[in-house]
Amino acid sequence: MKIYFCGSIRGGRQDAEIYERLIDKLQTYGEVLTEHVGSKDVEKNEIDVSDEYIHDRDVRWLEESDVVVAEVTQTSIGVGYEIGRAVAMGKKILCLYRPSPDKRLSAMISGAHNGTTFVVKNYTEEEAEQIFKDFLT
Ligand SMILES: O=c1[nH]c(=O)n([C@H]2C[C@H](O)[C@@H](COP(=O)(O)O)O2)cc1CO
Repeated sequence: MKIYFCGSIRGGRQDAEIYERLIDKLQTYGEVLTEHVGSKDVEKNEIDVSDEYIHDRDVRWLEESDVVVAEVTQTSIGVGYEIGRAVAMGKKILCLYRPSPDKRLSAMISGAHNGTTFVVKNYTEEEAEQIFKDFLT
């Protein structure tokens, strides 16, 4: 299974360690195409490539993916864009959100939940393993 993981980069890296741990868990189900999203060096590593390269590579990976998993707690316009493109491609999408009063989830994500192809879950990290099992198997 090819998994496209979305997480904030230029939107803010405060949850980067959580992304890394989620990616580790996802790798037990298949190949995570966007492993770099969990790397603490991502901005250093992506500095040598153009924004156009990043965009085109990521849209190609999105097309290739079987499933999209997005950590949506930290608002990121890039993650929102990826989710929108994934919906248009008919991908199965899981959005994970850690409820917090100062990080309100956009209605354009929470309101898209349909329980099957677009699933939005409030979660704590301890619950992630079971959520992945339910969604990916
Ligand atoms: O350097 C990058 N590499 C990259 O793969 N992305 C993609 C993957 C992430 O899921 C998403 C993050 O978007 P943003 O940078 O707007 O927070 O965009 C985004 C950037 C920087 O915008």
